[in-house]
Amino acid sequence: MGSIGTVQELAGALGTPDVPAQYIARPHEDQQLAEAVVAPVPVIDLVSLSELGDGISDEAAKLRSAIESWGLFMVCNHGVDAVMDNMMAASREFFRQPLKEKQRYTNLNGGEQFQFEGYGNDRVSSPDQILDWTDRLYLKVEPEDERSIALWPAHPETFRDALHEFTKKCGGVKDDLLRAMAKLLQLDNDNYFVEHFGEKPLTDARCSYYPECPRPELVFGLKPHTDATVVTVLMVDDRVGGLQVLKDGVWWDVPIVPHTLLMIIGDQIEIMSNGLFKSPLHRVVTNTKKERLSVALDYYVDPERIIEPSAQLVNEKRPVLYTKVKVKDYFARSYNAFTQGKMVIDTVKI
Ligand SMILES: O=C(O)CCC(=O)C(=O)O
Ligand SMILES: [Fe+2]
Repeated sequence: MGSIGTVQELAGALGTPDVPAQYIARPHEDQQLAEAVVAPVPVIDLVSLSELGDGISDEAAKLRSAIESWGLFMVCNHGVDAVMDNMMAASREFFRQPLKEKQRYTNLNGGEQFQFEGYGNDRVSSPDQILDWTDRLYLKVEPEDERSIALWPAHPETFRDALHEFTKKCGGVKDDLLRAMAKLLQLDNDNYFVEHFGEKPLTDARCSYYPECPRPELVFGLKPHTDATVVTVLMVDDRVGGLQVLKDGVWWDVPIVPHTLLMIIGDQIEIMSNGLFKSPLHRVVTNTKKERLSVALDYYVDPERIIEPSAQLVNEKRPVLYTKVKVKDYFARSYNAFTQGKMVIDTVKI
């Protein structure tokens, strides 16, 4: 199966309030697609969090409670503000261009062969796959020497620098948070997670564009999933909501707090923490009125490495809960699972 065109085109062409059947979530997956309550997700102050002190600071306690209850949290005082604005503006400008301009960066090699990197949609591998109401620009940003610069938009002119700077700054934020998280688990080495990324960690950037949708009650911007990352750093649209997180069987709206970064716990840290940190199920809902954008940085351990629960987090009371897995294999499995609406983390649970 090949591509069926961008969602942006589709949204522009629709005169009647109808969407193609492939975008309609099946009724049993259609849990509470309507109104949700705003989740009281805490905002963590990165400067207070990183202050050295004995024991667990108030900010660290807040972080622990955020991770335990929501699996995601917002971060302020991160020093990324100007860079965030530039990145969001460049991304908005990219999607605003005519389709022909964007297609220069297509993820269909030679017009048909699907590749992860570039502009487009998910691979369609089966006729009953439910599609998401989103177009995406997906780029590998690290290792830096493996960037496919030809796929990095040349317009707007600010795009490449903005993405480079955004990656650099967010990388530091991610490391600070991972150190605080290692402390929370009382690991011997605060750099445990940072060091476990290995020699050639993989970082992807995903700029997502969700057009207005005439049938939000039937169509997801992005299907429910957990991230296969160690962690994901996400910049959401500061004008339009849509991200939701599942807690206690209920979908909650993730609030918008301008100039915060959202950090989502991923499957890889769930495995390494032996389940003490859990990756939350989240999804994006659509709306009839406004387009929405987000920019995500996905942080993965070096694909050639094997991850497993830290020996320090395994004991008689808490046996090992996940099998060892090569990151590359997990990555491949997770893509298949996502398109089929399944949970890849279940394949490594003991
Ligand atoms: O667009 C968003 O707010 C979230 C996107 C997301 O969850 C993802 O890309 O994994
Ligand atoms: Fe996600």
